[in-house]
Amino acid sequence: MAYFRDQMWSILFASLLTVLLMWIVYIVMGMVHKLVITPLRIKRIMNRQGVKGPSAYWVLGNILEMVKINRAEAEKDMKTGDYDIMSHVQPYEAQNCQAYGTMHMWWFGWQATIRIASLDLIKQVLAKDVFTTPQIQFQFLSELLGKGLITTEGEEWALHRQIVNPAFHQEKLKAMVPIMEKCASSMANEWEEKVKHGGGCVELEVSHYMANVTADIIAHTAFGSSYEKGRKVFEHQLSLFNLTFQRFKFLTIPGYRILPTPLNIKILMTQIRISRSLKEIIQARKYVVNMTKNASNGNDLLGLMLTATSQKTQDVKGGKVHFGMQQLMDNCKTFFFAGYETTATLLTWTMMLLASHTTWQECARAEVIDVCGDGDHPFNADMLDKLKMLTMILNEALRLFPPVVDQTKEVVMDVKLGDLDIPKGSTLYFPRLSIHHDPELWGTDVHEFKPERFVNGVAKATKHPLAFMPFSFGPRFCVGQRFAMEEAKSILVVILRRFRFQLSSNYRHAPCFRGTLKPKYGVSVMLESL
Ligand code: HEM
Repeated sequence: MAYFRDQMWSILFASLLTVLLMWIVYIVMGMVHKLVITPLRIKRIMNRQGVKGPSAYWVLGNILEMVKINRAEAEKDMKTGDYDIMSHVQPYEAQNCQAYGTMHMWWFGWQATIRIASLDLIKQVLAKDVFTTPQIQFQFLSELLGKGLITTEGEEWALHRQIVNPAFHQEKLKAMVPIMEKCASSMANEWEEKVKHGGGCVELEVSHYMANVTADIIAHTAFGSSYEKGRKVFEHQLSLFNLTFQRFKFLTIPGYRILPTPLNIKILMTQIRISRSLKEIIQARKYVVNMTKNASNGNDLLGLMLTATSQKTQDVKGGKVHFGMQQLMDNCKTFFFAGYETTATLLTWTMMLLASHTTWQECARAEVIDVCGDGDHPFNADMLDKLKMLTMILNEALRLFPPVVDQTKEVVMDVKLGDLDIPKGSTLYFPRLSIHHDPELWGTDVHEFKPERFVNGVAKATKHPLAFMPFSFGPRFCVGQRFAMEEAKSILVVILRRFRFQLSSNYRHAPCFRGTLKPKYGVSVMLESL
């Protein structure tokens, strides 16, 4: 009997060992494929077609030199009024363009990155939804957002988009304009107090206020009456962003994420805190709707998503995709991540431009007062639609200082783009900032602030329809584009009607990349009440 039992244990042990060995072989083979075979293949195919780039270290790629060069340039300031910012914000890329041409490649860790500057090729890629988010960026984003609109692909993404789209419909957004106005007015009241105490004129760093007011607006429009709790969630999300950003450069090291380092533990704890708070908000909303037998879940983004889905499941080719509590939470995180800093950055740069070009500021003010009335006169979405000059100014700010400076897509199968063979596993990189600053597309005055170039609409402002794409293009274009423009206009209407401002002599012009395109030292203006 004992012999039989020993035999059983030996067989069990041998089986477990075999499974373990097979698993290790599988992992090792996967790594070899990812870190050796695929990079070598990509390099061979691209070099054969004449696409070259700087030599790179194995696994680390060009990250170290890229960080070094970009960091050294970021230490410097630019001359105020100089909007030719490409070689300051992306010096490594600018240097490679000089050395290897506008189409070249570099290695982000083990990820081969191919710079595509041709708008026709970019159009081909963005028009189809067959390319995915590159793996390293995907890891970073999914830690931050879970599985929301930004971090899903294929049919799962289509279901998310179908559910989220109605919440951003023009009619729904109309109802959000008064909320935007209210948040902006409360910021303006605070400014008014400062001006009063400052004897009629005060120096103000606006980026901090723009961040606060956009966070307030997204918390109100996403969570309605649960706004304060929502605001707390967003604060945690901001710390999570900073923590994951610190870890970003280590993501090329396989397995780094699961090591129990203090940073990794902090990230995990913050993620748990965010999920717990969001779950509470959503459950409280469902409870109130059930108790009051209310037919509507509310007109905020959360309510609109709740209405669009009640644990919606859709059959797809490979099985079922599901939209439930987790997906709702992940999309709330997504709205904050995608909508907060981008819009705050747009507003900060617009304030810098209007403070530097006061004639445009006066013209914009005259239009605002003409269309929306002066002082605290309430305004609505229809009025915002009529603000043609303000739209031109915002477009020019988005062109010169696009908050999202570039975009990447991973190629999931070998494809042909124009005459070029692009191997599976490579990442295509679209240089939005460089396209927005290309003299061949915009003319010799490309680096000047000239809102009048948009006077006949976006299509007539440039030589190619894709030369201006701050919100991207194709099926995955920004779902919050209209929201962002309504929000930016609402805030500017409130400011322009109540204040006049000029650039402070303390302003240091240092655009830099920190997730979005930011002014490194903020934007200081001298502010006075009208
Ligand atoms: C000035 C403000 C904004 C800019 C410049 C901007 C820009 C962009 C860009 C370039 C993309 C495409 C990213 C990619 O595919 O890699 C994008 C996607 C997205 N944006 Fe925005 N955005 C802004 C505001 C907003 C706002 C206010 C929201 C929501 C409240 C939002 C939500 C989203 C979402 C959910 C996506 C992913 C769409 C999808 O994959 O289907 N954005 N945005």
